Amino acid sequence: MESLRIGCFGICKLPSNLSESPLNSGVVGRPCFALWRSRRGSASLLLRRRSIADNNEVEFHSVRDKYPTEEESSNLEDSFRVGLQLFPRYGEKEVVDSEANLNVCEKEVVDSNANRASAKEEETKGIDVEEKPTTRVTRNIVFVTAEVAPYSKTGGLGDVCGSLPVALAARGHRVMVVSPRYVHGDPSDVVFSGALDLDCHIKIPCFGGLQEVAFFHEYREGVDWVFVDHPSYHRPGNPYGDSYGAFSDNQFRFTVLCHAACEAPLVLLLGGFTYGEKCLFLVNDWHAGLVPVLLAAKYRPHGVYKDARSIIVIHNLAHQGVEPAETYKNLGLPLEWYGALEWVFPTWARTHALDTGEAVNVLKGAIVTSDRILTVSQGYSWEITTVEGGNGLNGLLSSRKSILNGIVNGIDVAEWNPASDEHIPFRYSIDDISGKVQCKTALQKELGLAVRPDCPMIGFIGRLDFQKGVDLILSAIPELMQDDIQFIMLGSGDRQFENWMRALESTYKDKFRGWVGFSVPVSHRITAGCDILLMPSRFEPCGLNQLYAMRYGTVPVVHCTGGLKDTVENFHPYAEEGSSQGTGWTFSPLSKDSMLAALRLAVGTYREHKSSWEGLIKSGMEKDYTWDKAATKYEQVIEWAFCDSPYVQ
Ligand SMILES: Nc1ncnc2c1ncn2[C@@H]1O[C@H](COP(=O)(O)OP(=O)(O)O[C@H]2O[C@H](CO)[C@@H](O)[C@H](O)[C@H]2O)[C@@H](O)[C@H]1O
Repeated sequence: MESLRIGCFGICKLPSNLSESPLNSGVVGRPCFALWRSRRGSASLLLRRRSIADNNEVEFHSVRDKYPTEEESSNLEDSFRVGLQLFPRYGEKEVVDSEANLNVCEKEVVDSNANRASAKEEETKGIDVEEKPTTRVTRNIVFVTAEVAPYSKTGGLGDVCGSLPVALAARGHRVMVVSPRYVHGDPSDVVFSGALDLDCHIKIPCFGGLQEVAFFHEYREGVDWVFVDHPSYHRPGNPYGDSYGAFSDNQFRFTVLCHAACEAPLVLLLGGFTYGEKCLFLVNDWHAGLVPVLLAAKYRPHGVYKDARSIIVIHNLAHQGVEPAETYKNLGLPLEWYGALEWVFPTWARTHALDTGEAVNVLKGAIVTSDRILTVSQGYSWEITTVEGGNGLNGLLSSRKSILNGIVNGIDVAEWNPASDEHIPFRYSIDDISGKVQCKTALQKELGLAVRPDCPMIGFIGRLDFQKGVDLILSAIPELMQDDIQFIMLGSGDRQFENWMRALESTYKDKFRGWVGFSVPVSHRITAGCDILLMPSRFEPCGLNQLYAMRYGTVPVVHCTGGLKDTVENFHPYAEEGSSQGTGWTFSPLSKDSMLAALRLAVGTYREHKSSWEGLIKSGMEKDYTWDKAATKYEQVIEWAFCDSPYVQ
């Protein structure tokens, strides 16, 4: 390691092989190291002083253009330390024989590093920790996310960030979730009524000024739910856009979120104590992707967060937070860190001859600065290292393959429980499934379809997006409508797909319903009432609807990709009595014909092989979808993050 004074009181340790480091690899052209050195002399510096005793007030002092002396530096470092050590440290409380277990953990890390040749094998071996379900070490964990159920949800990210923290807190960790406080000025704002103003205002230096944010807080189910309040989160629409499309200031809104999330563990007194510096940031998707970059570029050079670690969790690689290169200066990062976010589009993706393709890519920044990388299934963790699934980041992700793992999501089994679900008209369970057919006939009545308990009913729920293969469904509908089936789609998103759904409904009045909108109760009723759930996703990092479906005795028919492949076992009609006969159908390739063939096989089995169908339903309902299993694996990865020194120091 080479130590560099980077024009301030912080020493930044750089890997000696920096020129080959992922900071400058991938499609990035300009070497970061050169940039670093050339801009060293002109780098300006933001001095911060923090006083926790002083009512948590955080003061931001002026930008300095001369470097502090050695003495100033050490005084400043001391002032950070004194402030933060006023409170007992929470983390690292050993619950059971931690020393022995950490040795095991270190050994596993060595094992996994030694086996880089076979990533898949390594991942399976690496996180197969089912035999050690107890928590070894409690940690301070900080989730950063753009959405979190039930406060804000547009899809699976909200579900995961609403339930995984609860599972980790139940295992003894101290868990905080930081997300924006989206206020719409309508009755839906009631979801935030339990979150109270902490009376802690800070000013965030970005976008050419100081952005003042406040923090709201609710303690529920063992988790500190922290909401960042800023006027840019107060508008109608969902977290990312409204009926006119995506908000044009999303880069600003999520930059503010990331800065605020980095300050939260230092400045918020929750239950009398701050979380402090020794915490683990679990940052979700590009919206939170600046957090690991800020830790490395803004905090560690000043001696703060040296003991923290970060894990980027990729729920969807298709969205990377790419904006024009000129916007870099707005992000509140030192200029010399440009290389971490630098992104150059390949020639074919440029719009005109003078387009240099230069951009900043926030997710790329997270990938090159996080201590570990996680995706939401093992299948997807491999797919993103391939040209087909890597969205241009495959080279970079492959270079960090040894710290890349996949953990299949769990589900909130209390919310998604057919035996107690308040959104469905009849309850049922694996022991008495009779309520399912009653849910089906109730749904047929609700939708104005013929009430026919014996008619196979196929459902689709999801964002109307290219990812979800909605175009494939719509192109197959005319053929499918020739069969004796009923089909219901619930979704919102792409305007064109919404209009197609409406048009199909008027063409096939007696068989097809297209429900345009976002409704959690309706999604529960469709999941319970349908016999088959169709998911022809082009790619699917994990997928939650197939898990909900199986828990509700609804048989999934899915494209064999990513998390769908990992979670749906293909039906095996000739399985021996008692052996696994599968939980649904996986089809491949992704084409209208193979999708129709799988659907027709499913419908044929439903009609003609009742006992096989019952077996399918039961094996789906029997599976363990609880978060606890996944939380154990998260713990393992978190321990690995702390076994190594920070990736960027
Ligand atoms: N119109 C509507 N009305 C009501 N509810 C609706 C709805 N449209 C979608 N939903 C709900 O939103 C969630 C969608 O979850 P998914 O995992 O299928 O997808 P998403 O692509 O958003 O998430 C990304 O992140 C998750 C979490 O990691 C990954 O599982 C996934 O593969 C990845 O693409 C489900 O709870 C679903 O019921």
